[in-house]
Amino acid sequence: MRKPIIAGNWKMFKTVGESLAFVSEVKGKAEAAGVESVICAPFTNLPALVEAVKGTTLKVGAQNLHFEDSGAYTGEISGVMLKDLGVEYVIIGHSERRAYFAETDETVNKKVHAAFKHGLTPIVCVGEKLEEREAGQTKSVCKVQTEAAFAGLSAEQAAKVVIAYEPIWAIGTGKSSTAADAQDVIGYIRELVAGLYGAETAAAVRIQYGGSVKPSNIAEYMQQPDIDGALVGGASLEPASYIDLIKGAE
Ligand SMILES: O=C(CO)COP(=O)(O)O
Repeated sequence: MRKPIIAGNWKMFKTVGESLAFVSEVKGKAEAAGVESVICAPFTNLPALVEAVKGTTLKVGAQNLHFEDSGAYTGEISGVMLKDLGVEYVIIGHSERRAYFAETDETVNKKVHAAFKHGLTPIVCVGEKLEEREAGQTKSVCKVQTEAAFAGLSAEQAAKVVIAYEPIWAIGTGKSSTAADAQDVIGYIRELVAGLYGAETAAAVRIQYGGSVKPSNIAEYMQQPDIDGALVGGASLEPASYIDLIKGAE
């Protein structure tokens, strides 16, 4: 059985103080039996968050990493550094990073390998733009991105990847994909993994939906057979909403 995973992607929001206030609000409340709850915060908040979530069921993730362990890469953070802090998850290849920071399928793949090298669980984002959707290219875009992200991974590693299917037109727009549409694409992504690694690995991989997920629609997604959780932006920022998302995923 796949354990559902709800991950908040805080993007470039919250100071250290705001992060700590959030944790003290949700502590003991953002818990649902059998649901993994993760907060992916800005780098600056990670040390304080890792400390603050000790003794709770909350887990902490970063939103990016560099694929090298160290080097002359001004402004970058490596997997070594994240592991050293006690971070457990890392978002890789979010569409905002692909669009604004020149992330490519190749760098995404290198980063996935770097995450595994340092014992971090990658949350790999894939998803189509509006014009690609309208051109009927949703599945072909997801195929290219998914297969590139998984290149060179062992079956054992592949089974641990969390994939987030985030149609770009649904991010921050309030226009969420219907649960049936999300299921259709996510079921297809699971078939792709089966094609690469076989049925057992495909059955183990967790695939989230992301894009305007809210407490009011989380249950519809969770009812779909292939959707194992959500990667949530805006609705993960407020304690009450985050708690409701976790409860709604149960
Ligand atoms: O990009 C997202 C999560 O990574 C989705 O953002 P919203 O939930 O704000 O649409």
